[in-house]
Amino acid sequence: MSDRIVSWHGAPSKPLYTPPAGAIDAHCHVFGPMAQFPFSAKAKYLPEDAGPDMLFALRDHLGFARNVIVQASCHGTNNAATLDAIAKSEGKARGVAVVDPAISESELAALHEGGIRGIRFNFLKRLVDDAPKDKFLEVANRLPKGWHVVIYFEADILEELRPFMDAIPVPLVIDHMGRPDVTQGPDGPDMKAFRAFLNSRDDIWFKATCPDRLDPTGDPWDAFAEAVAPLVADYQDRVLWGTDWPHPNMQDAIPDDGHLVDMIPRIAPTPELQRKLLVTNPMRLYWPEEM
Ligand SMILES: O=C(O)/C=C(\CC(=O)C(=O)O)C(=O)O
Repeated sequence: MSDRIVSWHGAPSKPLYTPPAGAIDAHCHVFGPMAQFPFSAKAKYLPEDAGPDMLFALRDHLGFARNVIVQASCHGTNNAATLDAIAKSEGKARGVAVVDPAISESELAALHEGGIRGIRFNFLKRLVDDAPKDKFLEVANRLPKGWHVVIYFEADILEELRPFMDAIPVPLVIDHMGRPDVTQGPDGPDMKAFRAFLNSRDDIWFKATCPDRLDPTGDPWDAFAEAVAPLVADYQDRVLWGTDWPHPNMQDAIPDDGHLVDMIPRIAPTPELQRKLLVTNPMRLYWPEEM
């Protein structure tokens, strides 16, 4: 098992920025533990264990109150590790599942009971073998009430995916803004195309996440801050933030989670924006009954 990878920082710094009370890390994952929750036979990467204890310790270290745990591709469509982490969170986590599109109504209801509030469609070829749009649409049409669909894609297939995404009858949440080239700046072609997409429906949300993945200039990720701050300001009622811990596949450029948190005031400079980004918006999607 020597090829299991570590993609997270062993001792992340304490952020200088203090998140508001009730702040939510709305994009993170758990890996295993493998002995209890084996990885999928189709997994494209095989990580070391990064289970709920580690996630909750990081949450506290960074000054967050809750997590939204997104099922990572290495666990395929078996959501047991994600559900286990939610169950251990004492109400402080909810999640997004990846499902076999043939999932039954009773299995969907069980996921809801376990704290799941959305499903994720992943279109990254390096992470999944196939992404059947017709089957995805079918299951998107029979989700439990209040759920949404999370979509992960890269900027070059945004237009190709438009008819499919337009047909999804529930809110959409786009991972990492659909991976724009942030070095093009706030008015570059990728950001322009993403804005046009956001303007097409008022129930498209996005995650202003992953400077480490999107900004080749590296920490302190100035290109990301410059490109993303105007997007957060202009769509402030439908933007989420998350660490992306344990940073799947980032083993060659592992980010310091404290520095990721310190990006928040650079993309959301006012206390009002920070409250929306970290508290109000994720609460509306994941804990609406508390609003
Ligand atoms: O964690 C992310 O959002 C991004 C990932 C991993 C991923 O999505 C998955 O494994 O499901 C990536 O770009 O490798």
